[in-house]
Amino acid sequence: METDRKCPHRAINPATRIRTDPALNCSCTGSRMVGFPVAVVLPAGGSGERMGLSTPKQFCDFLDRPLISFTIEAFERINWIQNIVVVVAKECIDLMKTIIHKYSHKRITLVIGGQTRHRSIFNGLKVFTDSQVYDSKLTKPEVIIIHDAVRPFVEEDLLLKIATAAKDHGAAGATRPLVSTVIATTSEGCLDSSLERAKYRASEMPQAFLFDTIYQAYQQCSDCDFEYGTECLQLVLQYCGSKAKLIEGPPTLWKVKFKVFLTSAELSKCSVSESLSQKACVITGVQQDAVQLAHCLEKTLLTQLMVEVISTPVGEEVSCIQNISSKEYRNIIYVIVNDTDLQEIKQLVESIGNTSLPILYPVVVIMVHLNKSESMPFSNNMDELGAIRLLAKEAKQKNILVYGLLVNYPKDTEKWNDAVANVCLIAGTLIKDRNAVLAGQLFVA
Ligand SMILES: Nc1ccn([C@@H]2O[C@H](COP(=O)(O)OP(=O)(O)OP(=O)(O)O)[C@@H](O)[C@H]2O)c(=O)n1
Ligand SMILES: O=C(CO)[C@H](O)[C@H](O)COP(=O)(O)O
Repeated sequence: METDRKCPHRAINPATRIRTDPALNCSCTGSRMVGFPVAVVLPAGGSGERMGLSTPKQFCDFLDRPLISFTIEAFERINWIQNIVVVVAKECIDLMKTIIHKYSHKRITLVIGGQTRHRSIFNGLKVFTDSQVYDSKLTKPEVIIIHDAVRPFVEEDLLLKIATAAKDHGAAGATRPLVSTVIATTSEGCLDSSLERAKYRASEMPQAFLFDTIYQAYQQCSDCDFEYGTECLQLVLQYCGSKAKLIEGPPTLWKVKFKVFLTSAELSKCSVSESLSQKACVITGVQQDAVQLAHCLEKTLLTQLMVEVISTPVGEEVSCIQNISSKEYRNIIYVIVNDTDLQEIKQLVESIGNTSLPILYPVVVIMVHLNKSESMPFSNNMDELGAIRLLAKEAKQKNILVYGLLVNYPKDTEKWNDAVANVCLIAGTLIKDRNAVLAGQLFVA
């Protein structure tokens, strides 16, 4: 694992190229320094009236996980964000604690929300300043990011731009172009004027502020601001004279407001699934036929996704699991020859279940069985088919989807190539679809 030369006790996250040096009280991105401490407040204390559901939208399921867990994950991935303050209504504290525990979220401080969004955000900020109200006061950051808990698709690049702009300008926020024409009406319900659309933008989140600036703004806020205000950038302009820098964000920044947005969020799972399906590893023992099939699969699958073959001699399974876990492989093709004993695959599933891999997203394990014997395996013993089902059922509880894929060894090359192509087609589809209903099924290539 690569380490940071200036900060050798910390590894560089290969995905984000970011390292944090708490001793210097600064955060670094690749070779760039983010020379100031940053934290985030996620207001999640609303009831989601516009959704019309009994469950507040931030706790609604999306991809089998509460929406808020995705938003938290987006910040958790970023090493330079030191604390994640989540503000929730008093009656939801236990639910939130369960979510944090279930999905192993880290660096979270829970704070009780207020009657309005602004009151909740202010409560979240106070955890950095008020040791009387909170048991443990967090170290005050120089820049604080505020992001709605119901906007799960926020990327690190944008957060970095917004945080840096806030440091320079006192405040910064993401915008999007207006999607509709906006008109002003007269009191008689007639057209008064039409907005010149190019001049206006939709204000979105994330936003970031110099901590002291937004804190002072909230201290001066009127009851009317607290009750009806919807714009933090306006507060710092009005009370501190800070003109926020505006940065156009991607279309994925949208917030869940109405039920239909959850459907759109569900649609976005295509893009989540897509990123989960981008790489796979093929595990074999050292048996020649298995290794050969693995390399054929690698060659064919490489046209669709990144593939690595890992040939594991008996006794080296532990390092194999470490390899899978450190490279975050959530698609595993396990090749066996002739053997219908499920012991090894059981062990593999158990070891994966002990890693953090399946906590946030399902892991797909495809057992490819290369049959070189004359008879069909499993044919004399239906119990073995039942054993695959049972194994898959247990694995599903750990968020691991196990499938069986049988390939009979043909005598001639042409048929062999067809069989390999079929294995790749079926494996590729299972990886892409991540269909939990099909877990435990035995496919024949
Ligand atoms: N008292 C409140 C109200 C809102 N929020 C949070 O602020 C974010 C954005 O607000 P909004 O979309 O208005 O959420 P709700 O108030 O829950 O929705 P609605 O306006 O439909 O009631 C949400 O993550 C919401 O949970 C909050 O922390 N405390
Ligand atoms: O994006 C925002 C601008 O600060 C906030 O989410 C604000 O709460 C928007 O409210 P609404 O959902 O009514 O547009």
